[in-house]
Amino acid sequence: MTEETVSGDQQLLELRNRIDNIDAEIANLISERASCALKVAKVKKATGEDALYYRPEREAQVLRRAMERNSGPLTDEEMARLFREIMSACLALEEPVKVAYLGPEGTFTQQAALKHFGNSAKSRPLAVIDEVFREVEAGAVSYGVVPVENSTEGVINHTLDNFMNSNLSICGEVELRIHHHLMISDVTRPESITRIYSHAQSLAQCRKWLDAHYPNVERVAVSSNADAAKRVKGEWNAAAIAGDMAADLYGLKVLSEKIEDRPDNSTRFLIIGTQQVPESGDDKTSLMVSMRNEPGALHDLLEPFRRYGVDLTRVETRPSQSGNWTYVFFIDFTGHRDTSGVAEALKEVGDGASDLKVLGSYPRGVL
Ligand SMILES: C=C(O[C@@H]1C=C(C(=O)O)C=C[C@H]1O)C(=O)O
Repeated sequence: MTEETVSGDQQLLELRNRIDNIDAEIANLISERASCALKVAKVKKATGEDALYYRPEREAQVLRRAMERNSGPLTDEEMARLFREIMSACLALEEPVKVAYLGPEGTFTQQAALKHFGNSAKSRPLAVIDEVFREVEAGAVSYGVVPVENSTEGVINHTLDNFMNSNLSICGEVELRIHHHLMISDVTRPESITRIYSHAQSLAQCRKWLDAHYPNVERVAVSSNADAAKRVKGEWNAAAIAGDMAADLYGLKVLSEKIEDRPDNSTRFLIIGTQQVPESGDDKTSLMVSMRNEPGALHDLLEPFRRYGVDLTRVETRPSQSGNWTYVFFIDFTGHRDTSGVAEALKEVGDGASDLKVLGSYPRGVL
């Protein structure tokens, strides 16, 4: 053994000893944190009625703080992800949060649910967006996760339309970078692919890539990417477009990676529930407004936002369900409904509209 390897081994030993000691300290601190979370649960219970264990505004603040105080070498996102899991486990001690998401297992919505609530949440896949709304309304789960807009393909109409007949609020948002892969099963012959399955949104997000690489292959839209992945099992002439989770779940092989047309392709998901979330310090608000159908009405309606300096981040129009050629506007802006300025603007907009419903004020997505 050379002198160098001896000192290398010695160094490794010392470093590993240090890591062992640090781990013991971290474990003690995590246990102490968990005990505090349990005490918080007791205090919440003592305050009575409908004790809300999960507090989106508090969790957002904890994650933001984890990022702010981070000085490396881990990235801010990695540090926040670790705290995300610690909080998820602490919250599960109070009561595991029950979440429904647009399934089946392996969808991007499941990934979004995990990203938002962590791995200690109890999550349940449901087949359609309407069902996610219904299960939360019925109280079978506390929260639901549904997609609302994609940066390449735009709004998910079905989610917006559900708010027209629902009393649920938006309690949070989460954004996910969406990477699509072309995947095959072990019986697929790559040179014989004649059919590609995926959700219509994903086919659209990979349109140019498909035109360039598989111009003559049939594109079959199915109910989810996970469903596409499932179908490919056992089909020698088919491939699927889906994400990592679906590839893992169904044991498929990735033939081409990251085939989305836009590298910044991302989807925004909403957390729906029955809770009104207090201010977190960096919040957004979503509204649903209908108004009389007259020239200039939208301009007049939005005017108070400009006057109070409220920054609109999105305006979507959907046909109203109450009559032909009447519309409902979905508006998002920066700020909380209780913040001064916002509260006044909302009052004035409400006075000018035929109907206004605040769908929720919620922390801006942290991760
Ligand atoms: C501990 C609390 O309850 C839950 C757990 C949290 C945590 O572990 O930090 C934060 C917010 C709540 O979702 C709390 O409200 O402070």
